[in-house]
Amino acid sequence: MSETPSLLTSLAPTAFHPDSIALFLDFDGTLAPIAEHPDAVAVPPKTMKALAALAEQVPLAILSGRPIHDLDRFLSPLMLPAAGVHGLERRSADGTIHRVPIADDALEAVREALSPFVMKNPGLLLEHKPGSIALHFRKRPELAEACAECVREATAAHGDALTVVPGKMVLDIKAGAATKGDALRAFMNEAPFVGRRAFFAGDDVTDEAAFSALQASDAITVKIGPGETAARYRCAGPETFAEWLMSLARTMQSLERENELTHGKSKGR
Ligand SMILES: O=P(O)(O)OC[C@H]1O[C@H](O[C@H]2O[C@H](CO)[C@@H](O)[C@H](O)[C@H]2O)[C@H](O)[C@@H](O)[C@@H]1O
Repeated sequence: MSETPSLLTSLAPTAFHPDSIALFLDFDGTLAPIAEHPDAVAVPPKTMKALAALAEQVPLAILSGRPIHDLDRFLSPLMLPAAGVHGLERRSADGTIHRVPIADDALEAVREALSPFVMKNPGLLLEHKPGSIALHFRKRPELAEACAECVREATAAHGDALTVVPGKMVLDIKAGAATKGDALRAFMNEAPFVGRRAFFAGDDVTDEAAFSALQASDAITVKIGPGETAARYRCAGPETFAEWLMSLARTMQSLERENELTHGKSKGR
């Protein structure tokens, strides 16, 4: 299998222009380094600075397995267009909220079935999200197979009502079948994203749906960290990616200044 080319050495930030690109960024493992507990994450100050600058220059949306309200909390004071819970909810650039309708009964039954297993095994964690439950085993990696078995049993009776999405030390049990790829396509049909070249960076299995959704286009897809991927480029980790975002923001700012000098005005996104 051929090696995925490096984002840093293959694509200089100068190759991007604010008038033609749309940025889509995953959250955990891409913007926020992985932490022991879902609540313990923090977006490094330089990443926040780069995001704030880029959001002024180009259409930018977050695509995450987290609920949008969590993203807003971790990215405060920024409130960006975002897709949460792997595509189940979406906030457009104009603030409109879109939710995929879901049946909560199956999810509730799974919650009840998983709770005793989690109580019996300290270190396991059930994260409750709108339309999804995530079973985390980062603190008990030796229980990975037992968790998978428990989730298989708990979801078996619910057929297509639920989808199990494996991630980094987590099994996300989600109502319905929406994906980040669906959310990305929806953004690309709306202002201010429509007609632009998509750039999407993500680190996890769930990001592969968006990488695949973009395969047929001229999109730039970037896998953050190691692992099999359908992405076209790779970046070593969130630290390196933050540096790259910062240099992209600087490039965009200097293009904007040039534009102001030439045309005497700012685009004022
Ligand atoms: O799509 P993402 O933005 O990458 O979100 C995927 C899941 O991220 C969170 O879990 C992951 O990050 C935690 C904090 O670093 C880590 O402890 C956990 O092991 C990871 O799986 C989040 O808690 C999930 O809800 C998201 O689905």
